[in-house]
Amino acid sequence: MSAYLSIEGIARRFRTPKGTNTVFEDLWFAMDKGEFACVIGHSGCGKTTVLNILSGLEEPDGGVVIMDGQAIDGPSLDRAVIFQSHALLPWKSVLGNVAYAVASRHKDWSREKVRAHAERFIEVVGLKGAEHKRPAELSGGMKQRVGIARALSIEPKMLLMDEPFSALDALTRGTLQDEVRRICVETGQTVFMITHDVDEAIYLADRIVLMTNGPQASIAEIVENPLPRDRRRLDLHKQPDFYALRNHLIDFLVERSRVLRDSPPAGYDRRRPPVVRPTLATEPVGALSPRRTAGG
Ligand SMILES: Nc1ncnc2c1ncn2[C@@H]1O[C@H](COP(=O)(O)OP(=O)(O)OP(=O)(O)O)[C@@H](O)[C@H]1O
Repeated sequence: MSAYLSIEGIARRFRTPKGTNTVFEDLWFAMDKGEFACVIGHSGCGKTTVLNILSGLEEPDGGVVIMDGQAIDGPSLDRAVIFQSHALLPWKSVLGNVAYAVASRHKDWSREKVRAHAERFIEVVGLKGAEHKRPAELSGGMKQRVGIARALSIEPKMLLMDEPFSALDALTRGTLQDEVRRICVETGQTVFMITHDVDEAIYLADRIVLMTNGPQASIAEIVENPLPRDRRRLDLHKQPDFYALRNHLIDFLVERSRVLRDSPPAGYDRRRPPVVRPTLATEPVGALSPRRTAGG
């Protein structure tokens, strides 16, 4: 069976006054339908550039991305993007913002049908009762909920998220992580998400893509999440494999992300980066700092 999303040898180069900045080249990665993938890597390695190429906002300088059998050649409502800051239309209400997206997706729907559909997704993200508020009247967390409702309401083939929770306070972030995970599991949503937060990746992702430092970044490893699918955020640390996975990711960020770009392991194949599944049985559980993130 072919992959639902297939990143095939993409490259991105920027001309700078000092010459060419090759962010990455010959990058390969594939995803199944319904899968949740998180990308982790240090600042500047090219995570957002990959996401922009998946969204169709940027074109690769080489290679191609195939989504559900079709090459991506520009933005499409098949792929919804949620950014750190939520570009809402300030003059429209919560309902207006979501309904605008729904109406763009379903141009043949009646006003009533668009409204009912938008209201359903506003309820899903816990904003029932706030339909008529405008963005200026909402907290950061509520605005992000509107962005999530808007993205989900168009029922995209792929949800692309660029650090969607990083600007939120810890409590709101946790609640929204719970909701996004619940919705994605229930609906079988395919998700590609960038995060700097190791614990967020462990909670949300089925697989975690580790990118080496840039320039000329590559995918060092693909890490399979060994935790059970019905995991709960507040109990994660009680899972037997939690610290093995966490330490593996932190060890990558602290040490191996630097080394692996220049000295890939023997037999490294860009098309098939090593796949690892850290568990208690495979990883020594060390005592690294419990809250280190990719940013520092
Ligand atoms: N439009 C552009 N023109 C020139 N260089 C760019 C442009 N966009 C990105 N870059 C460069 O590409 C590299 C990768 O940037 P990108 O934003 O994808 O990294 P990132 O991994 O998402 O970083 P962060 O975690 O800080 O968001 C950086 O060196 C950046 O300076």
